[in-house]
Amino acid sequence: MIGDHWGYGKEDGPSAWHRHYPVAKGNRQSPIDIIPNEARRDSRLGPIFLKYDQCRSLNIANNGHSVVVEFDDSDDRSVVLGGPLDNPYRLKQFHFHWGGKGCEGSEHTVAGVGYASELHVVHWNAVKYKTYNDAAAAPDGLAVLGIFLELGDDHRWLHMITDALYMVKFKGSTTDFKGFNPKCLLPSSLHYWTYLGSLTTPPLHESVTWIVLKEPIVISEKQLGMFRMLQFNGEEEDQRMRMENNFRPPQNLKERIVRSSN
Ligand SMILES: COc1ccc(C)cc1NC(=O)Nc1ccc2c(c1)[B-](O)(O)OC2
Ligand SMILES: [Zn+2]
Repeated sequence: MIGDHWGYGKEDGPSAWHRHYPVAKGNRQSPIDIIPNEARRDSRLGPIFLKYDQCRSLNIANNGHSVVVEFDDSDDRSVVLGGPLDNPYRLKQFHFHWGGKGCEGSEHTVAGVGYASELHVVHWNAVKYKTYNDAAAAPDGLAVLGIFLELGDDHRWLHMITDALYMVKFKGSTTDFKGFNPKCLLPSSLHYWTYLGSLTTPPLHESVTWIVLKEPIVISEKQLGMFRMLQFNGEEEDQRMRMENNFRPPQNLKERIVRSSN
């Protein structure tokens, strides 16, 4: 497919994605509305473990849809394991979705309520698949940690990311970003909901085991506002579009159940 011709606008937004990506109307699409008292407590669901101590962040980039921090995934130095996962999944990248001024911005919602933003920490099954691209297209290829961000005080470590955003204002820009460990973006509890879903952006592959943490982290309106100085457009484009509301609304649960950790 030539370039990314999808976005979050009226013409190219989530309601139009099915034209180029028919799987948008599939049976395991994400995000979803999570209804806590309909989630099934499953005693077989153990805790998740995040082994990030040896992680090596590489760069931070604006891909025209979000701001992404990439990691060295050439070995199993940083993985997520346990919980619903049969194998360790290798840390690949994390990125955010957020709203406009004051309005919602998360992708998953909880009993119909959205958060201001949502962080996605993406991992892939390097035990079963040779490359990320293969894994991203396989039903058990990806494991994504979803973390809600709610508004309140400044997040003490988020400044390490917001301080770098001016370097990646435009689509296609990237800059070195070494020594960042996503462990500092985790809430105190790793209790989670889990279900089988998809990428929430095209190509919308139905390849994600979602692990959505119940406890949000807290960031300030000021910090969130810095994400909105990013732009969807490249530096050379004359149409300036502020990067905000880059979230897909909840999709039909269809025949799926959501399980809850203990
Ligand atoms: C053009 O993009 C691609 C081309 C080829 C392949 C194999 C994959 C991608 N995209 C991809 O992995 N996106 C992607 C990966 C993980 C997540 C999301 C998007 B999200 O739902 O936002 O959160 C979790
Ligand atoms: Zn995402």
